Amino acid sequence: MTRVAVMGTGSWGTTFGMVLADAGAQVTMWGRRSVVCEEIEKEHRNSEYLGELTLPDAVRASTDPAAALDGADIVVLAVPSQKLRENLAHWRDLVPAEAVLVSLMKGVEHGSLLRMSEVIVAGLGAHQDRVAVVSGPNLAREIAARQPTATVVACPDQDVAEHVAEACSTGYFRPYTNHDVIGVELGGAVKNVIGLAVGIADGMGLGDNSKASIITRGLVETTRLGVALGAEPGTFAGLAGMGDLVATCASPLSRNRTFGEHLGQGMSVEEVVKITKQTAEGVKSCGPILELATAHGVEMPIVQQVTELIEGRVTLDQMIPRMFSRARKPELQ
Ligand SMILES: NC(=O)C1=CN([C@@H]2O[C@H](COP(=O)(O)OP(=O)(O)OC[C@H]3O[C@@H](n4cnc5c(N)ncnc54)[C@H](O)[C@@H]3O)[C@@H](O)[C@H]2O)C=CC1
Ligand SMILES: O=C(CO)COP(=O)(O)O
Repeated sequence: MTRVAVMGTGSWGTTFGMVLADAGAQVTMWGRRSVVCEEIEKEHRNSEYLGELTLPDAVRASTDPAAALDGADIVVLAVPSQKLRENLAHWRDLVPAEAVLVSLMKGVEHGSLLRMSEVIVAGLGAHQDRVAVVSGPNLAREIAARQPTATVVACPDQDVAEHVAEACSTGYFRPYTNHDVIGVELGGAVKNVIGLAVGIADGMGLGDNSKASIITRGLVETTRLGVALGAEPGTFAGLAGMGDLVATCASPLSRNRTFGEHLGQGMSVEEVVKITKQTAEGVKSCGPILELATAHGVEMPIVQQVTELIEGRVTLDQMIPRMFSRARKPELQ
């Protein structure tokens, strides 16, 4: 039986643990807070993140990283992106040498501008062929209800991608494999920022034409950045690109879209942070993504306006006109 450690007991880590257990794995989750781990261990629930959902018996939990990582064939990383590196430093000596490392995270690190798989390679001293990424239209609450969805497992080594895909394949969770790690990771990280923009438009009372324009042009600028960084354009038309973007921008469950909606209704960033309990990665990753784009000479006008709003350099009233009154240009450029 495959043994999996899931590091992080938030909504996606716990839900993915359920998927792995449904697919036949023995799962031990690591969490920071004993109250959450004890509830998973004794009552098979994680009520703070997943309400009344009953987790399979094969999902266990511990606050001791050594207990979770001991003998793991697969190690899944599911903490907030900006907190990954400091956690890896504690786990480095406990991760089994042959284990496959899987990132569920959708962010770009402050300062280094590294994608999460790159942080894992650097933080654990692992070869990139051991690191896979899972990303797609995967709103945790829907998957927790075992509603069907598809996803992408990306790894440079296709045998590793296939191994991870097999480990998480169920009747409701359908993984496709891909070798384009850069494209799959950027699709997930940038869609959070586009989700913020769509939420802002929603909050301002703008309609579906405005939102469709932001979504479509958002995918164009995501693809532009991805191609400049070595990704394949086709990845952005797939599940980890358009698929995830559509799910996030359409769903009231999306934390990023909801965060943006509050901003669009006139709340300040600080006010929204106070009422947001879960991770809205786009808020922290928009700056690093814009820095990456600038470093590679890539124009990302939507990411730029969202970043400037979050960082207090433009007002809500200025933001949308700035997006829509830029110099005209051919669509296919
Ligand atoms: N929730 C979702 O629907 C999906 C989330 N993701 C991605 O998965 C990643 C994790 O997100 P969620 O589980 O949804 O977040 P969450 O906000 O539900 O949970 C975050 C977890 O990390 C823990 N945590 C917070 N600060 C920490 C620290 N300094 N060190 C260690 N642990 C810490 C929290 O206690 C919590 O257990 C994010 O990158 C997110 O973008 C990807 C797909 C779907
Ligand atoms: O990544 C997600 C769905 O695939 C979840 O989006 P949010 O983090 O905006 O909730």
